[in-house]
Parts: sequence; C-alpha cells; structure tokens
Amino acid sequence: MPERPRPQLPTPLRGVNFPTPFGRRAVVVGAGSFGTAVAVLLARGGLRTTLQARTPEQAERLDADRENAVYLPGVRFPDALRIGHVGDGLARADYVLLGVPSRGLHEVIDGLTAAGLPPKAKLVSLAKGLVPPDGIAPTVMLRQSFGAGRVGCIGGPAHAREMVHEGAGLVAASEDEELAHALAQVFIRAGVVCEESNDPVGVELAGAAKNAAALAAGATERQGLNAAGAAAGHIFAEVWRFAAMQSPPAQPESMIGLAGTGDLVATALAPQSRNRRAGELLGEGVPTEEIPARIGQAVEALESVPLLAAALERAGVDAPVTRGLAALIAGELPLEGWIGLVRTTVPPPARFRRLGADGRPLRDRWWTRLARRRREWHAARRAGLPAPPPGR
Ligand SMILES: NC(=O)C1=CN([C@@H]2O[C@H](COP(=O)(O)OP(=O)(O)OC[C@H]3O[C@@H](n4cnc5c(N)ncnc54)[C@H](OP(=O)(O)O)[C@@H]3O)[C@@H](O)[C@H]2O)C=CC1
Ligand SMILES: O=C(CO)COP(=O)(O)O
Repeated sequence: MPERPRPQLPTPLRGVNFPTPFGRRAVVVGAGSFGTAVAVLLARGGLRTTLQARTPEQAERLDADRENAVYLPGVRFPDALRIGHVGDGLARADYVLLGVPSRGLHEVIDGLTAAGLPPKAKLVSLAKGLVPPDGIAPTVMLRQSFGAGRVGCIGGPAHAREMVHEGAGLVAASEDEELAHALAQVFIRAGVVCEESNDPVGVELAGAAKNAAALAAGATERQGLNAAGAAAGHIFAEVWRFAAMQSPPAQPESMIGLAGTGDLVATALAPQSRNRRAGELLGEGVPTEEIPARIGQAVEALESVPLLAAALERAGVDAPVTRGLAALIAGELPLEGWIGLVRTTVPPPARFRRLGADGRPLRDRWWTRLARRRREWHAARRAGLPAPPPGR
C-alpha cells in the first residue's frame, strides 16, 4: 500500500504542560505485526526507537530487508528505526514497550531487570489478553514489580497495517498522567489518533473482552447473526461486571469507547481478524489445538478466554456465556450446546433495590435471591455446565 499524506492532528489542549518526550529512547520488545507497527510509529513520532526481535538472526534479516517480511510485509522501516534483538538488553531505554503476546509476557517481565532496565524507564504493554497462569491483566503484573507510576498500556482499534498507513483509534492508559500524555503525544505526532486514559486495567479488560467477544461471534455466526451479536453482548456484560469490581474500579468509558466497543467492531468486521477467524474455525469443528498453526500468528482469545472464565468465577461473577465459551474451546461443550446456551441465556434482571431509611439499598429479600439462584442453576444445567458458585 503506498504511503499517503497523514493528517496533522492537533495536540489536545490541556491545563498541565509536561515535557515533550521527543528525542528520548524507546525499545519495543517483540517484532511481530503489532510490535513492528508500533515501532514504526514511535520512530515517526520522534522517539529514538529500537525494535528488538527474539533472535540475532531475525534481527539481521529485518535490518537487511528494512521491512518485516514475515509479520508485516510491505511496510518500509523509517531510516531512523534501529533494529536489535532481546539479547542487546535495555540499558538507556526511557520507554520499554512489550509487543509479545500475553502468554509470553510473564517470561519477558521476569527478565526485564536482568536485561538492564533503567530504574526510571516506563513500561507499556501492547497485549490484549491476560497473563497465565492466574489470568491477570499485564499492567497489574507490571505494577506489582515496578509500581503503578511507571506502567501503562495501549488499547483501541489498531490493526497493524492500517494503523501504519491510514491511522487507528488508540488509547494510551496509565495511572500516571504524564506517561499517558507522553505516549499519546508521540502517536498523535506520528499521525494516529490517541486518547489519554487513567484506567489501564479497564482498557486491558476491554481488549481481552473484545477478543473473546469476536471469537464467540465467529463461532456462532453460521447459526445466525442475532446469536453472534448476543454472544458478544453477553461476554461484554459479563466482563464488565468483573471490571467494575477491580481496584480501582474500571470506568464504563473504557468498555463503551474506543478500547471496547470500537475495537470489537474493528475486529468483528476485519477480514483478517485472527480472533474472529479462530471462532469461525471452532464453529466449523476444527479442534482448538490445530487453530494456531492454521492462523500462523498469536490468537489471544484462545488462551485468554479460559483465564478470563476462571477469573470471573473466582470473583463470584455470574458468567455463563464466558464459561461456556471456555468449555467450547476446551472441547468440553459441543457446538450445539454452545449455541443453545447463547440462544437461551437471559442476563440477570436489573436490581430494583429497596432503599433503607438512610437512602442506601437494602439487601434483596430471601425469595428474590432464591429465584435468582434457581434461574442460574437451570441455565447452567441446560448448557451441561457445573452449577455457578453460590452466595451472590
Ligand atoms: N496485530 C495487531 O493488529 C494487533 C495486535 N495487538 C496485540 O499485540 C500483541 C502481539 O500481537 P502480534 O504482534 O499481532 O503477534 P504476532 O503473532 O504477529 O507476533 C508475536 C511476536 O512476539 C515475538 N515473541 C514471542 N515471545 C517472545 C519473547 N519471549 N521474546 C521476544 N519476542 C517474543 C514473536 O517472535 P517469534 O516470531 O520468534 O515467535 C513474534 O515476533 C497481542 O497481544 C495482540 O493482541 C494489539 C493491537 C493490534
Ligand atoms: O486487536 C486487533 C485490532 O485492534 C487485532 O485483532 P485480531 O488479533 O483479531 O486481528
């Protein structure tokens, strides 16, 4: 695709002026399609950027070709973009962006200090999945080791190739305002819209939910588009209930804005979407273990959905559709059972709460709680799934 002139986007007006990050050093770890695309933008946006491939051989190839012929063919590297490999380490980096799929993040995060991460360097996850084995959001894992002020993530509709040539709708999220602003400024300078958010976990859960919802829709679309839409809607609502329980609670804007609904539409409509395609293959009866090789790239939802379902269950969230999708992926629920589940699940009704004299909601009456529990028990039984945890 030829390079087209990129729009000059205005830098958002703001009350606080932070120093501009231009000229500082960024390292992108992971030279897949998204890591490569982000590195191209950072270099274009004025950061002194190095893209680190996994091996010296891969790095040599990328540098000789000045393009990533495996993961992002046809995108020429800017002259300013340097190429290296993870063995080069991270000394002198101001920003380290992690462009590896979530299943590899644990290993990469554990190795950051040994790789010479400078004490003030900021860490930014690009992943849209959860980190095994506990299924935690990447920025939660990063903040446990490095503190919330150094950590951020990127979300939003951003297919790699289109982002480089035409733009995307990015969200830069961090609990640190300066970091969110600095990242957004670099992307805007590179010609790509980027919203600033202070809700990194909400943005990450929105990204994981959209991949799960796209896979669910793909697995259901042959049976009917209403069913596909219902599958996606149930999953969004179930993950949202979990997101609202986080500390600090996720914000609704993360789920309904660019990072959630916006990215879901981009993924569901994209002919090249890996997550939706993986769902379609499941719907055609292809066994889960054959799907990654057929797609040839990271399919986040295949690994994140089981982690998401377990996390929702641990948190006591009623999530029959996410649980059913995990069971479909594990081969424990046949396709007909999955479709039946999607077609018959009724979301919990709104809670019409009685208010006490102090204006606070009173606990539900015992028969209301019993009726809710019976409904959930019957839904699980119809789908052939274990009964949901009691006590909600
Ligand atoms: N592609 C896209 O359009 C978008 C992707 N994302 C997210 O970005 C993340 C990465 O996805 P994407 O780039 O598409 O994935 P790809 O499958 O295209 O590439 C993954 C890359 O990560 C490398 N890698 C894996 N483990 C390591 C490691 N331990 N050290 C160094 N490199 C490693 C792989 O190297 P090797 O080739 O050696 O295996 C490969 O280069 C995912 O979470 C995805 O959801 C987000 C927005 C858009
Ligand atoms: O996250 C993406 C676009 O924002 C890419 O989604 P797929 O991995 O399904 O292609």
